[in-house]
Amino acid sequence: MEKFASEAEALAYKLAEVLAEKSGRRSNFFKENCVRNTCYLRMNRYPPCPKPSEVYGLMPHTDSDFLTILYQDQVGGLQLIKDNKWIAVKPNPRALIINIGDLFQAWSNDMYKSVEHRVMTNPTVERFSTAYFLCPSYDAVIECSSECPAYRNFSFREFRQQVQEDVKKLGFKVGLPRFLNHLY
Ligand SMILES: O=C(O)CCC(=O)C(=O)O
Ligand SMILES: [Fe+2]
Repeated sequence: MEKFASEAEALAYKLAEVLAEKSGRRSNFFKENCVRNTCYLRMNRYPPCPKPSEVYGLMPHTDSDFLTILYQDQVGGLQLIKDNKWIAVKPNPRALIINIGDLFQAWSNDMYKSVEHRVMTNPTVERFSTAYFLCPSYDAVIECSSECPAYRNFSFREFRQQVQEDVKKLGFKVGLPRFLNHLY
């Protein structure tokens, strides 16, 4: 698991740098602003569920980070939204899944999209996945790249607090729309 974490970490930085360069941003931003104590690894276990059409393994959501590196086993169940339809992400033992998170979407001024995804349950088989989340320090400021920024500047701390507050008060994450420029 430690090996997975350190390789996922190195890959996440590399990918973030390449994506930053493609969007015309400074690629060393991640090295300067991401820290080990906010990045994390999540091991997900989805027990078999007798009512798969009624119970999600994981509710539809976007990830609250820069970038996620995900490994899923052979069971399947991960789906993402494309053109308003849920598409299954076919398991491939030789591939990792890379998800853009909310912070990268804001930082790239919507050039990259934090895709909504969910996990369906399986009636008979247990499923496992492991995800590495690349996150900045709580004080890091997420600043839109454009002269016409879609989002106001916000710190990772502020973003997390807003997400937690929304989940507590409303029962769901509002996420990036809270930080849209025209709303404040
Ligand atoms: O289990 C999966 O395939 C997805 C996990 C996930 O989306 C997450 O941990 O945020
Ligand atoms: Fe996720």
